[in-house]
Amino acid sequence: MHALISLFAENWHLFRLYFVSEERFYARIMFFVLIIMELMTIGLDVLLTYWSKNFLNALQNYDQSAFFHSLLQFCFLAATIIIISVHKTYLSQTLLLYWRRWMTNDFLKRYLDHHAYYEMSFMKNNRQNIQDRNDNPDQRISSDISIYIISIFELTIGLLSTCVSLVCYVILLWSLSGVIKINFTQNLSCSVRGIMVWAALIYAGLGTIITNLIGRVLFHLKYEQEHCEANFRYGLVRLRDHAESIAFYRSESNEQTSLSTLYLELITNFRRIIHRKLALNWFDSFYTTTARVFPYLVASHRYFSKQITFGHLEQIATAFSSVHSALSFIPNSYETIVQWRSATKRLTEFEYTLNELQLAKQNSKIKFIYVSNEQSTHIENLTIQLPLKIGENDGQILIKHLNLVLEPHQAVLITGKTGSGKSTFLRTLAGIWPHGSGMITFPLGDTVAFVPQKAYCPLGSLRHCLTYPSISFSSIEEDKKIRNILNLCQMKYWSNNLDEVQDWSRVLSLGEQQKMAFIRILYLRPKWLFLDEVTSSLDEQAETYLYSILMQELANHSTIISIGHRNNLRQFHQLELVLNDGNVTMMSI
Ligand SMILES: Nc1ncnc2c1ncn2[C@@H]1O[C@H](COP(=O)(O)OP(=O)(O)OP(=O)(O)O)[C@@H](O)[C@H]1O
Repeated sequence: MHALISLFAENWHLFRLYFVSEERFYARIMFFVLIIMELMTIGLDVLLTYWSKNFLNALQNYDQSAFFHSLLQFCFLAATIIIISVHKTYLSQTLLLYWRRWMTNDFLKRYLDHHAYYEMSFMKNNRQNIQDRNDNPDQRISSDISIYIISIFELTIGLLSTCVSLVCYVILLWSLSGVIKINFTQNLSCSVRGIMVWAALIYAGLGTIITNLIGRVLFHLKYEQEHCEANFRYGLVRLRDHAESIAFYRSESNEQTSLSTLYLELITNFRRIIHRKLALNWFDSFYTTTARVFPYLVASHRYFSKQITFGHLEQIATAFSSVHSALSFIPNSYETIVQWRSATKRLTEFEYTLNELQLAKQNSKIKFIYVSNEQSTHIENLTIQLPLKIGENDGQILIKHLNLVLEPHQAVLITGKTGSGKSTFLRTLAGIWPHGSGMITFPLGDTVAFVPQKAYCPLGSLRHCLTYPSISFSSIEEDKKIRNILNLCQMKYWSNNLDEVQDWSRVLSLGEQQKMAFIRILYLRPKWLFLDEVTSSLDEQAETYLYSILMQELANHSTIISIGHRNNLRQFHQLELVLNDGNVTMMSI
């Protein structure tokens, strides 16, 4: 019971997101109109049962004028039904489209905000505790949102129309059922009103209970299936992304083994679903097939005793089947309910993780302050830790109580042995590492650029890659500027390919990608520049050349903080910051 209440609470939260958003006006109108159309459809269906009764009676009585009159009525009913049904489909698809667009944007925004996507990539995927899962956020955004919206829409409209049609048809069926007298002995008998309604209730009630008993395990299996599918897909994407490394290592058999393991999990779970569905289908086929003759069986006594006409019998059968299908809403929608529950769970977990990360960011003890009329960057009492492991109270310390002032136009080199925390120091200054404490004050309004060791090539043209994250459009001046910088960075041979679209991370060599990072810097000209081993793939000559160009162009404009291992970098910096077992020593070069 508790699980059911929390499922509905979670679902209500997800459902209302769109209907209280900035698009709520159109969303509510569309939803309201769809409900009206659904109600009209039910009303027309009830009218059709009366029409059908009159039509069949006209045939049975060889009454030609009543027959043509019925046909005329049918034309009017059919036209109304067609108009409503076509527009209902169009409107519901439009609503689903807008709903999905809004919800995808909303989740995407929260995923990208506060670097949640980055933090999430480090979070543990605890396989024992399903509640803690936050795997494959991409699938949750691309597929689960769509599944959720379609299934909740179908279920909400379906449930509403079920309730209304149940009331309409129960009234109709009750009035058609008449009174049946059951004789137990010669002296003992009883009259039962609405026998067809009771029969439908018992039939559908039993159907729902048995379907739920057989199918409830499907909820969990469906959730597992989504998880396995996403893991397998991610495994294939990794294979594509790391194709070159895998080819060099000739580790295809390793990859085959790990992909086969993922695929086996997927297949095993799918087999369980198939087996469970087999049992469910057995029962479902039996249940729906017998439902066709069941009303005739119950009402046949009155027909053969000539209490009702053939048209009347047919109307009873139609009303029974409508009451029965309304009461069988759960067994009939079982597949959709399974999808809805699984998608609700996956989206709720995702949202929970996003909120948790946002909260962690807000509660981080590393505070950032941006001050106007300030020239320097102040780092006060900064301690950087590793994230807490399970059972730990304090994370391992990388940097202890650092106080540092970075002056304008200074060039500082950060060194230290591997794993001493150099990159993590830059991550902290970039605001993407929340573990630790202290205060960092930046001058307000200054442009800041952090450049990672592995240059990122976005999808698109070479121009887009070279100017990322700025956006550049082709113009004579702009092209001249980019070509000049290409020339300066010894990449002139790419000058004529600015608008060529390629997967540039595969085309450019690692060294060229690092040169591309320099091109971006010279294009952007940031006031504060943090470089994390940005020349590690270049030979010493190229490294020295690029740093000399950087200093020539930016020494009087920017503060440059570099991480690097090679000695030839020392000549371009005035200060060295050495990280050693949590302590930081500063010396001039
Ligand atoms: N998300 C994380 N969770 C746990 N430990 C981490 C995480 N990121 C980094 N570390 C650990 O923090 C330590 C410092 O890493 P960092 O990348 O800052 O080292 P580095 O000094 O830049 O090393 P290198 O010179 O090899 O680039 C390493 O021991 C690393 O394993």
